[in-house]
Amino acid sequence: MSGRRVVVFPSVAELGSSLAQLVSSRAEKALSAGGSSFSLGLSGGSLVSILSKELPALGNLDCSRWLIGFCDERLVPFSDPESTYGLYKNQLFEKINIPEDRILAIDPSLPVQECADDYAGKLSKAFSTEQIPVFDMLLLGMGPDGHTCSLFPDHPLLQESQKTVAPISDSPKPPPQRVTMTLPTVNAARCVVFVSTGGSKAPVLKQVLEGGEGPALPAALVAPGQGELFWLVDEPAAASLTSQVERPGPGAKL
Ligand SMILES: O=C1O[C@H](COP(=O)(O)O)[C@@H](O)[C@H](O)[C@H]1O
Repeated sequence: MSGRRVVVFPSVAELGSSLAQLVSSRAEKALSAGGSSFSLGLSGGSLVSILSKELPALGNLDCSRWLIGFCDERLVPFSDPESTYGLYKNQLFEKINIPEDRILAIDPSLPVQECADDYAGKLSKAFSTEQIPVFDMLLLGMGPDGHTCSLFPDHPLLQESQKTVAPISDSPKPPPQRVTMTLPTVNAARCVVFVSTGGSKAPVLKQVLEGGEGPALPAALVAPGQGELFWLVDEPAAASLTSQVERPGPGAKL
């Protein structure tokens, strides 16, 4: 890991705008380095509205060579308000020029185990590898219990070391059936960005970033071996932190 950066913003709006610039800059980097695509893994929850507002606001974004995956997904029809793909489709994908065949989504008609295998197969094909797919960038959220993707505290999936994607049928946060990237896949990425906002996240953010009693929470197990790790947080979420953080001035590039 090339060092963790914890960056605190005065507001969600400023955080969102910097996040969009960071995504755009890593896309440019991936594509100008001779790559044929920029692979981006999306999470659900609060990230959906932030990205859906801030990415189109960049104005001149060319997403025609982006490849979109999902860090986790809830096993519900795309028309269900809990479907992460469904939300992005309605709020973001219609506003940017991302070709539909470059969006790797689950097949929600399948039973959960088959759905995970099918999604793992899609990643494998898109990345032309039977090994772990290496995403250029993954965007992650963190729940107030410290979960990230659909990797929950004390769950056996935290020990998964072989599969790239796994099913979960007993998610403590509804809906219970989901499909998730595993820790080896998350930690193989070139750049991982957590986004955490709001005062309800302050205690868990402190525990994840500064340590606490008991086993490490899922979000604390994210440490990309070769990649960058960013934590973009707002002031309320950062309220309990005592470790060193960055507070960039307006418009500063990350
Ligand atoms: O259930 C989920 O929750 C996490 C965290 O969401 P947030 O709203 O607290 O940011 C999210 O990252 C994940 O994709 C989702 O399935």
